[in-house]
Amino acid sequence: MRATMRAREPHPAPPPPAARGHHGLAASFGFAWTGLAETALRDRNLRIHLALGVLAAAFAAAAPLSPAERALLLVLVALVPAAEAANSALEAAVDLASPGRSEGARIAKDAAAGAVLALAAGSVLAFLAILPPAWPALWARAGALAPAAAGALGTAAAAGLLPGPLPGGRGVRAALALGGLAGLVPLARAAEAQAGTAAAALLLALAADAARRRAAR
Ligand SMILES: Nc1ncnc2c1ncn2[C@@H]1O[C@H](COP(=O)(O)OP(=O)(O)OP(=O)(O)O)[C@@H](O)[C@H]1O
Repeated sequence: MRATMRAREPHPAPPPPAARGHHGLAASFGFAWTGLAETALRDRNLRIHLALGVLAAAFAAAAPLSPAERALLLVLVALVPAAEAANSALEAAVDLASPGRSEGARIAKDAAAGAVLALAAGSVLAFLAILPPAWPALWARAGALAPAAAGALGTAAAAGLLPGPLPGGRGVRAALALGGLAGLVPLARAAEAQAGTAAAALLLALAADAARRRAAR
């Protein structure tokens, strides 16, 4: 593979020095946020993770869990999109280094996809380990938690659909974003830990920003 890569076109020259390295922390944060939002635009898998992440964050917010269980769920809610973004970065780097089809490109891409799969599978197992002990208390409060559950479903649908190709233009996206935002209200009211609500809100904000970027294209 090395011999193949040496024979290919060199990478494009980096931007001139004035455009690099002369920005503050806020700008660096902006570049990172842009990377996540643009990945959500391109990558259907990340959009699925955004929707599932909202549901997991809502569970972490409203279910009777220990602080350690909530923390584990919220870390996983962040880690899965992080792994998907890293996978997307690796795919882009491989396509840049090896534009045609090659066995090396396949191995690299499949290994990175496998890393995301392993993390997603571990997240599901962690959820399955945490759910049964919490279930009786959740079931006992089913009536009180129903609005939060409905709100979380609406927010999850908005987070998953907003960055993707949608029929209907800006009006549909705005309605979906407002519906997703409204879904956070009953969740915040029912939440035992607002960190979970904040995580759901962040995922929705990322999806809404991705939708804004798609509309501006
Ligand atoms: N440049 C390439 N050379 C050889 N095989 C490749 C190359 N790019 C992708 N593949 C392989 O083709 C298959 C499909 O890859 P592709 O990226 O289209 O879909 P995917 O793995 O489902 O990812 P995604 O859902 O992110 O698009 C995978 O086995 C992948 O490793």
